[in-house]
Amino acid sequence: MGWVGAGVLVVTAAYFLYRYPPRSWAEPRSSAPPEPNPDAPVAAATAEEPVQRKDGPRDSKPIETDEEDHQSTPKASVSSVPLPVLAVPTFSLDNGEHETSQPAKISSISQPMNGTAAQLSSINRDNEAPKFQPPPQPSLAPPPKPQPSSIPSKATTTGASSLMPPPPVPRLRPAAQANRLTPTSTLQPPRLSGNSLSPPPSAAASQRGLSAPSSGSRLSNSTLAPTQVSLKKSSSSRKVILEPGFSPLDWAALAANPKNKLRGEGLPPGLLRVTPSMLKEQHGRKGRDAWTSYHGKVYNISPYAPYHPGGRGELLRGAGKDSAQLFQDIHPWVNWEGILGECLIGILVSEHDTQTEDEMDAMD
Ligand code: HEM
Repeated sequence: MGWVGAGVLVVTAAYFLYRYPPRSWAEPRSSAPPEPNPDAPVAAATAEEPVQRKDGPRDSKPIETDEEDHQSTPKASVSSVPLPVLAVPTFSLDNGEHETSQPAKISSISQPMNGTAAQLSSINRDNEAPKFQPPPQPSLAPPPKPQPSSIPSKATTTGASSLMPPPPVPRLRPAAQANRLTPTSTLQPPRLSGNSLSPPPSAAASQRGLSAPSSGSRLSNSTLAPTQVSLKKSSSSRKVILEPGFSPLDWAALAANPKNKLRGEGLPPGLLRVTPSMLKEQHGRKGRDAWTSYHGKVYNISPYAPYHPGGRGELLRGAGKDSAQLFQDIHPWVNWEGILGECLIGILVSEHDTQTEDEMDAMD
């Protein structure tokens, strides 16, 4: 902060030196030091008309007198301007109004003569502005916006005398911008807060809002969502590590060879008519094969047990009964028939249904 203050002082001194050339020092200005900013434009104006200064009163407000000398009627309104002008820069937030209001005033006032007056008033504003917020002015003002303010200022400069335009125009822009920027800079914290506020509601909030209810927790949604997914994956993956030689490819190779008799030993070559009681007896324990039914067909799942990615125990949950529901709940995408086609034993029939070889052949 100390450096900032020092910088402010240096900038202010440079500004005064620029506005008050040594020759102007010869002219007595006792009241200038306390309020150099309002006088500064006057000094610029006096560069053109030093004589009038000598003639006019040399008090703290020579500007108005000079303006009156130059311009006929509307100048009175200009002289009245400084009061609101002074009031405005004190409140940095009103700068936007200044910009809008300035061109309006200029347009309302007669262009050529009052152009200088308006310019002077704007200069006063500008000069006052650095008082309030000098540090941001030199650094921020020049680069960002010369154009937007240039339109009204240009009109004023064209109307102004020759010497006036060059110095004030650059001053005007930076100053007006300084007023703008300083409020913006002062507003930036709120703006940042606004940014911080805006993203949540606008972009992120929509997705988070959707994900949050789904997740149903208060924690940060972004972190929660992946965590849940990972947990779901870990919990849902119930695959087992198969023994070597029992991969799906090994099973495919085994099933491709009909000599392996995957249906089981001691079964007739044709399809059997399997009743629910018969199916129930094939539970996979006590040396019996595990049979299961699926969509009206009965399969021997014992040969597939060591190849089942979900493990033997999971597969045998369907032993001795219908597995359609279990299968559908866990992995409906699996091609049952493609894997267990060679394990087909027969068809599931009711208990009282009599089976004959002819009927079975007819079904084939
Ligand atoms: C009937 C009761 C069955 C149960 C309870 C069962 C259970 C399971 C389970 C828990 C998994 C692991 C799923 C995963 O980690 O993603 C699995 C995977 C698998 N099961 Fe079964 N299963 C059964 C029947 C079958 C049958 C009859 C077949 C063959 C026709 C079969 C073929 C598979 C295959 C190929 C996978 C791997 C799926 C994949 O990698 O996406 N399962 N099973």
